Amino acid sequence: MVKIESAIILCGGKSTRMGFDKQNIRIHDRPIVLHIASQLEPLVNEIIIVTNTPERYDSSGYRVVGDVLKDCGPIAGVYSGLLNSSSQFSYVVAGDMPFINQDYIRYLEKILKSTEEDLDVLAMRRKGIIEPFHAAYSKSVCPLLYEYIQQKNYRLYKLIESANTRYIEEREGSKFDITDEMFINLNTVRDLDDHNL
Ligand SMILES: Nc1nc2c(ncn2[C@@H]2O[C@H](COP(=O)(O)OP(=O)(O)OP(=O)(O)O)[C@@H](O)[C@H]2O)c(=O)[nH]1
Repeated sequence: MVKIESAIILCGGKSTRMGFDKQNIRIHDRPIVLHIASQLEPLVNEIIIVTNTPERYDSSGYRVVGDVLKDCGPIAGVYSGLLNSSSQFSYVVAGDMPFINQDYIRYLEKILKSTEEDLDVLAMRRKGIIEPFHAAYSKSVCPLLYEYIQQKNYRLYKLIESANTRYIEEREGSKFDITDEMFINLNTVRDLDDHNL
């Protein structure tokens, strides 16, 4: 039976648009990454934080790994997370996306359990746009990720297009109360204000 037993949180970016390191954002009085992790914790056996400032999470109790390939952006974070994951499938989220929808993760797992095919990725496609986060990735996609990074082809959505991907279309997602909230990511101070954070 295929389960999503690991979750990967990426937080190795430059935060240029925010003007300060996004890992310093606090929600409910704790760092944003730990806020995200606490929502994922009831669903998975393992949480992996991919960061280039590991000392920050020394006492978090979570697994902390660095990028094996540096300065390539989120695609390299996904690659490092999957290489280090103990599970076939991992749920991948960005460290600036504070809203986790547990029902959605359970739904992805249901799809995995009922699909005969060997999938590489389960990803939401909204208005034709592929969402690379809040997606489940299999370790089977690692060779393709490596190839993309080596070719300096850093666009995750392109990789998802060429992998064996099961798309969750917007209408399908809406059945499970999946709202736009899940895909909010915090890039600017304005985003923080807009969401009262
Ligand atoms: N591990 C890892 N995560 C990354 C890397 N680049 C971006 N991320 C993460 O991927 C998510 C999306 O990143 P972006 O907001 O597009 O990039 P950013 O560098 O954080 O911010 P900007 O400089 O404003 O573009 C965030 O959670 C980042 O922390 C990287 O090189 N390694």
